[in-house]
Amino acid sequence: MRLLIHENYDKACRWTADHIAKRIVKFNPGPDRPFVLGLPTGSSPLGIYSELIKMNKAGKLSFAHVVTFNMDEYVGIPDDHPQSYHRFMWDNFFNHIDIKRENVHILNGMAPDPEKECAEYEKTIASFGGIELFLGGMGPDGHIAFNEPGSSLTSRTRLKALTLDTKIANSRFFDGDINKVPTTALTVGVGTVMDAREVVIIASGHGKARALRESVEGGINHMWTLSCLQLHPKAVIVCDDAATDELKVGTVRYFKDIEKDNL
Ligand SMILES: N[C@@H]1[C@@H](O)[C@H](O)[C@@H](COP(=O)(O)O)O[C@@H]1O
Repeated sequence: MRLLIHENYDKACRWTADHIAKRIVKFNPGPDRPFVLGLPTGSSPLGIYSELIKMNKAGKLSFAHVVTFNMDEYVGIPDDHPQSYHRFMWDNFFNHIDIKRENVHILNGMAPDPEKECAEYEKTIASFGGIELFLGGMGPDGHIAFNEPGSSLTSRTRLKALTLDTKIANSRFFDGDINKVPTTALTVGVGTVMDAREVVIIASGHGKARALRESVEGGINHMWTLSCLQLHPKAVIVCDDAATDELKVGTVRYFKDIEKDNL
């Protein structure tokens, strides 16, 4: 696993957007060979989305042959709910780039049969030959997508109950009221993320410091599901200085030294 420590959030986002753009351009996608991109919601990817939008508007990057799969969606709130992940993605990213509507995939949190919805999502991903690059964030409890502590590290797309930590963290989008936060979500599994050819995680701020420490310095453990990345052949965590607050000085120096030419 690589750890790229940037001075601040803006630089981390610029590096990540640039990396994604280079991967798409190099892949040279076409109608019969799209680039398959996994995407997250949350505050962390917002700076990356705005950089990618700028590149798209400047004509440097096209999403015409990019197919996307989002990580997760709340259960029980409709697509047009202001806090649904559908709305989040269209408002903050898809409406501003040249992606084709039919190339966007987001789990349906209102599906009458959630199990079927999840199984079909996995089949659709497989029908595109799997995910080339999965971009993700991390929860303060070290979760990836909505794979809360205790999730199987080989899990596939399924229904999950949200933990108190996550409901408290996400209540900021629901008038600060944890009772308004949905209690369950559909989410890709840890195994679904691990199957991607590359995984890129963005982590920013002191609030992620404990999760970063457990994921990077701790052992592989289902209580910190992001630690699964230690087993991935091509995983990178991009973070800012503040997110490293709980890492050992030696760990920070080590990664800063080995990545000094890549920042
Ligand atoms: N399901 C999402 C995760 O995919 C995301 O990584 C996390 C962190 O969000 P933020 O970036 O806002 O801290 O929020 C939610 O729980």
